[in-house]
Amino acid sequence: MTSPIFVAIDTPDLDRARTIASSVRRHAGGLKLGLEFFCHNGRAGILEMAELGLPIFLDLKFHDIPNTVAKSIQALSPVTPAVLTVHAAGGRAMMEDAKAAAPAGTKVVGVTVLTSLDGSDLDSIGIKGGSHGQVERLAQLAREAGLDGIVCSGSEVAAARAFWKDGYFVVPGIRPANSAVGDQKRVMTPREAIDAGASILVIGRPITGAADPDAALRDIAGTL
Ligand SMILES: O=C(O)c1cc(=O)[nH]c(=O)n1[C@@H]1O[C@H](COP(=O)(O)O)[C@@H](O)[C@H]1O
Repeated sequence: MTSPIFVAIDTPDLDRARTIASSVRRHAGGLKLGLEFFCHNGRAGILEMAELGLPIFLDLKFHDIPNTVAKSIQALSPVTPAVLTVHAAGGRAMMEDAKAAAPAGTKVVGVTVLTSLDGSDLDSIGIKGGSHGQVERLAQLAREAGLDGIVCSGSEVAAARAFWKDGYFVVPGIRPANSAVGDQKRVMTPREAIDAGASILVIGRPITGAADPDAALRDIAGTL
């Protein structure tokens, strides 16, 4: 069975990214490459990482006016990621145009509420009542806009899954028991997130920060 774990390779260093990816390639479901990697290595770096043969989740979290987002997605060509992120708070038209601009086989998912934010952070930007209501609202909007799914924390997946049965639910903020939380605030263990209905788990530092990333990945996979 293909692993649901995408390893977040957050580094600007192409050699280091390649070393980590080579270590985990036999047991990871895919590689997640984000802004830190992309800002330094661009499309060429993504294409090089894709040569390892694992699905690429390109996490650039687009959030701009619809025209700019659509043109930016087109400008990624010839990169054809398996998964691509936009911020659902960019609104319905932006998400519709993002989906239309993405390559046919690419899943476009909407980031709802970052897992680094808790209720008081949301309060400070004018979102009252915690993450649950906001995630549900943005999940509904992402679905109506024709996206494939959302990114949310493990604690909101079950509620979103209840009204979006075939949604593709990406869950970061994953922390095995006893591992450092760092800047994440809404965290869950891998097992809990899968049980709650996650389609894939995005896991970075608990794997990439280990002396043996593949062993850390296999330990986590063993809990699923
Ligand atoms: O879109 C994401 O992947 C994402 C959304 C979110 O709400 N929270 C979140 O942590 N992420 C990403 O997931 C990864 C988590 O990394 P670790 O905290 O090291 O496991 C990072 O690459 C983040 O950019």
